[in-house]
Amino acid sequence: MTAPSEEGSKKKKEASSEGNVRVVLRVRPMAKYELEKGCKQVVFKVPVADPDSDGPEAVQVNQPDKRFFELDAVLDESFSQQQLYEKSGAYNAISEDLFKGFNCTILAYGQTGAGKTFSMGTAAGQDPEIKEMDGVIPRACMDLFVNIMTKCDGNAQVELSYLEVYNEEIRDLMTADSSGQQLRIRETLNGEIYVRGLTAVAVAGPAEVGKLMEEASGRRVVASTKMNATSSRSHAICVLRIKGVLDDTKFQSKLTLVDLAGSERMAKTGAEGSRAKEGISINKGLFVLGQVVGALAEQRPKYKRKPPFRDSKLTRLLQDSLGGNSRTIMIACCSPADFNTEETVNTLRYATQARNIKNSATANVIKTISQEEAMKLQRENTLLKQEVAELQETIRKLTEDSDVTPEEMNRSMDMIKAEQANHGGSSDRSKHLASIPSQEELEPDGALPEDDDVPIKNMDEVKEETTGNDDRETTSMGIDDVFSKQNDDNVSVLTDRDKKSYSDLEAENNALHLKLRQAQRDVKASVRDSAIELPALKVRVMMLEDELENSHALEAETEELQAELEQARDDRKSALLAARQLSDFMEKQKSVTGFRGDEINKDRMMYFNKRLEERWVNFVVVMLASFKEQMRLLGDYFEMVVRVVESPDILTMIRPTVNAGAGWWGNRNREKQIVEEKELRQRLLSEHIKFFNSRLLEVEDEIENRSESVEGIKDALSVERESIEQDLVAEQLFHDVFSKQGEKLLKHMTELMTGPLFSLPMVPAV
Ligand SMILES: Nc1ncnc2c1ncn2[C@@H]1O[C@H](COP(=O)(O)OP(=O)(O)OP(=O)(O)O)[C@@H](O)[C@H]1O
Repeated sequence: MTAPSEEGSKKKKEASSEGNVRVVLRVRPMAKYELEKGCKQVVFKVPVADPDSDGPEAVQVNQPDKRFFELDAVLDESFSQQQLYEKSGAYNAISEDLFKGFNCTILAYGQTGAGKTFSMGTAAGQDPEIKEMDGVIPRACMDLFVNIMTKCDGNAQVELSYLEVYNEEIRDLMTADSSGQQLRIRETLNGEIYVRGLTAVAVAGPAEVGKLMEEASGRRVVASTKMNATSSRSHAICVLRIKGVLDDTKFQSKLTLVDLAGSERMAKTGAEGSRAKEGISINKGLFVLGQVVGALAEQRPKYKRKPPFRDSKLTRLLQDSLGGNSRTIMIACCSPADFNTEETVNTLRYATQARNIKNSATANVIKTISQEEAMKLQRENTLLKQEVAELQETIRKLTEDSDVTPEEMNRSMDMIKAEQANHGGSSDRSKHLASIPSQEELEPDGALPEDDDVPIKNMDEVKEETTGNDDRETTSMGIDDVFSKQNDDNVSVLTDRDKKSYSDLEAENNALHLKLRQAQRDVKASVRDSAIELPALKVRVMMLEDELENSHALEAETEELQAELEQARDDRKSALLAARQLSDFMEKQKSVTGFRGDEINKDRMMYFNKRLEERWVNFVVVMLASFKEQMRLLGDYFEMVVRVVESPDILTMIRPTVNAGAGWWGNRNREKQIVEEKELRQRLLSEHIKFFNSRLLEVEDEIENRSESVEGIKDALSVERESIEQDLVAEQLFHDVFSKQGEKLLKHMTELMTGPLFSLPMVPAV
């Protein structure tokens, strides 16, 4: 094999481009059912300063809060189908990119009834004129053929395939009855996805495409739901493969047009029974598509994950359109009504995420070659053939000489893989070995199964691929025939053998390269297998020997341990016994002496005595207070007696005695005498009262003095009592701590005696 020349790689660089998926939003007018429901419009295009600029543009959704989304272009109902075709980038893709050898994908996404089929269109029919309402597909077909005529002078061939994914099954829409057909998804060595066994029909013009697509669209599963009278129940993928020559350069490209089934909510669409089942599988495909978009759009390296392309047929088929070798346009469709806000916001989230997906499209172009180049190719061809033959011989020898059975080989491989898995398998070599497929992993035809990451095609497939579909009944003229015809002119001076067409030679060389690669892999695998097998077996034997030795040693060790265990059990028993006795003794000591219990009792006695004294003093105080009260009462009483004595009633009482035996004069003297007596008596009484009062004051003073001294005694006693109380609390604390320490000590001693091996708690944890 020859390494690509510097110039070649430069060319290759020029012929590849990295770009993001272009996402445009199409907002359809209000639907009849939305108008009937009295829905409000909540989706509005944000006005742009320059409508001719190439985006980005924004849309605002007014419900529940105002939200803005940025897309490459926003087309509301005022935009026509032609404007959609142009602003989406479809026009450029068809008239420019395809002819430069770039694969292009245009896909419509959105809620059911959002206008995907309307935007994509189905087929132009056989009408040569494009009508106003025609969508992207008929316009693309028309432009494709117009450009073939104008750019390539008709020097290009187109093949049409059309399939639908319905209930996770691929159905060929180009044949009337595709039931029973096993259509499987495959991947070529350069990562291109194709469906094996899918019909591809050579088409010569838009009318032919229109007719075939019309028939094919009629085979699509469509049903009426609450939200769309003609709801597409499947994902439809239409592929147009183009091979042609433009300015001495052969190009080969693929236009993929996808009309996805609408994402739907069962409750809203009223789907039941088989409709509901369809809905589930539609949503599954779209759900995985969402995950793929999410994974591809993730820009934070920490969160990057492998896109789950293989989780649904739809995503597997779109693998090279999303993040692969394709220029991709996504038309996100939505309703303007508040009834569908949730779905619209979902579509917009999806769409804005998809804008982050980076595709790396490579132009599939080859410069047509000169006679000299053809000769060079032929020489390379011969060398390659020799190399392949040699390698095949090596393989034959390796397999014949080897007496290792395939089962043994597989077992050895499994072992190595398991070994690598156990040890992390981080070395390049181990990773490489782990990737070698086992015999069972290979399909009967030798190709890798669908789910394998590195697909290897068998030779038949390669041939089939490189020589086109000539054996298909439906192919009226193989694309490669045209290439052969065209290159005949270039190689006309070569010998008979050399007269082989360029495309044949190229195909043969490609096939040889692949064969060589396959053979090299086989040789490497055989050599590696033989090299791996012996060391693996040796390792296994050594491991078994080690295991045996280890098991003997283990046996002896177990016996020893058993004996030790018995001994330890005995020790534990006696330790437990001792600990229990010690514990009982300590408990007894505690209850008898209470640790410092005597002093505490003495203090307690003192305390109680003092409290008694205190109570007695209190009693005296109360008694004194009572005396005082008595004295006060006495005073009151005495005062009352005085008042009685002084009262005029007393005078009245003594008058009869004064009146007896007295005349007029006598009476006058008697009265005088009474007055004198009265004065005398009053004087005497007041003298007594004075004396009584002074005595009373003396007694009160005395009592007051005594009370004060009793209060003093009382205070002194309570101070003394408080200090005894504090002492008692401290004593108690000390006693508690001491007891706890004692218990801890006891526990520690128990543990020491019973040993750490049997640390059963003997005393409750403190
Ligand atoms: N831009 C538009 N202008 C006028 N009518 C439109 C527009 N978009 C959609 N419609 C109409 O809305 C209805 C639903 O559209 P369409 O069938 O394209 O939806 P869909 O997204 O393909 O739905 P489903 O996923 O259920 O197949 C059709 O009657 C269609 O004619």
